[in-house]
Amino acid sequence: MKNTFSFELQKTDGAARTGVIRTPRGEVRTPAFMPVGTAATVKAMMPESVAETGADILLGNTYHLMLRPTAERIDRLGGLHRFMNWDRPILTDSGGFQVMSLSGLRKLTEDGVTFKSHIDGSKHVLSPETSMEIQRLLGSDIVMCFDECPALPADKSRIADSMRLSMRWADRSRAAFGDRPGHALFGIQQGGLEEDLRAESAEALQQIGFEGYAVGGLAVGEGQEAMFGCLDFAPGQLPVDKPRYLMGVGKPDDIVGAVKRGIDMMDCVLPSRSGRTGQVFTRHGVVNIKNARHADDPRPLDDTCRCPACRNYSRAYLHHVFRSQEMISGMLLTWHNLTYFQDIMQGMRAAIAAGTFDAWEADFHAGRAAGDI
Ligand SMILES: CCCSCc1cc(N)cc2c(=O)[nH]c(N)nc12
Repeated sequence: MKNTFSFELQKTDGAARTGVIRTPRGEVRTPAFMPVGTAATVKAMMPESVAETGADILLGNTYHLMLRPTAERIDRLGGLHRFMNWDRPILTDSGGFQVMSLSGLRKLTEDGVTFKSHIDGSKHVLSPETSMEIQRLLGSDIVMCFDECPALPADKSRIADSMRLSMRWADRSRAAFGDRPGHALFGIQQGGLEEDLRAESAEALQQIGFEGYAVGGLAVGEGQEAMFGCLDFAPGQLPVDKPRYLMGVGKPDDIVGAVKRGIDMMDCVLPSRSGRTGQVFTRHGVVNIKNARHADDPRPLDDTCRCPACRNYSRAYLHHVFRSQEMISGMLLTWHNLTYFQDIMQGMRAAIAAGTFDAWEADFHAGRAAGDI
């Protein structure tokens, strides 16, 4: 494999598109869903099981790994891929978003963010420069710029100031990233739901130049309608020949709507987190396995699903092990949810390639309306 990073746009169907990201650690078929491996593990999953679901790439978290076990220790042990036994591509977030959502006693200045660890209260600093160094030590293939993501709703002047700070941080991230063949730095568009601010952000990022571009600042409480309204224009403001990554999204219908509007990559904790709380995503909608009505049900969750939970176990069994708080419950339901999310992505990739995305989308929504779950 050449020591290069590239993106090939392949087919389009409306605003939806397929492509492939080529990295020294393998290819990522787009549109792609990226499971979140926050603390060097996709919770309740072995890496080989994550690969079996169809994931080409997973996410790591700068914020969590810098606090524990530290990026320096992971570097000494051979980097994040070796550490977690995942030899395919890894994308790491830059940490600022998690600081604002997880840590206490934080102070944001032009330089960066000082904060106290949510684990032991120790004091830390994150800046464009330190975030790039941490992500370099981790060895991630796709590095995210250090940015600030304002909570919505917020007034336009606050969103504008925050976006312009993130653009200055994007410039510093680019400078600190340096020349790293085979690795990519993605810029993150900000600007809330404001078309003019998002255009300003997109222009600023393109002036700097990145290997990919994320739509940040969404999935922060604005709701699906507002998010789709923003996605009706934001992806189109970004370069057509580079990957477009929508951060932190989402539920299955969010994902379908985002791909329909030109998004190539997404990530969300939902399938894994829900697997641990008994929420099961199926083509007919969500099954809450803890519901008593499943106690005697001999049927699988979904008789068309290829995952071990659906091939080998009844709803009655899954209900039992969830209620009994057995570890196998989180393992099987997470495995199912991740498989279902990957099968949605594969279905969309095939439909876009065939020019039948609209029909696929109609079938997707009809299946969820069918009920009887
Ligand atoms: C591992 C989690 C990755 S996505 C986290 C995330 C989620 C959402 N919703 C928005 C943002 C954002 O604007 N910037 C950054 N860096 N991250 C964001």
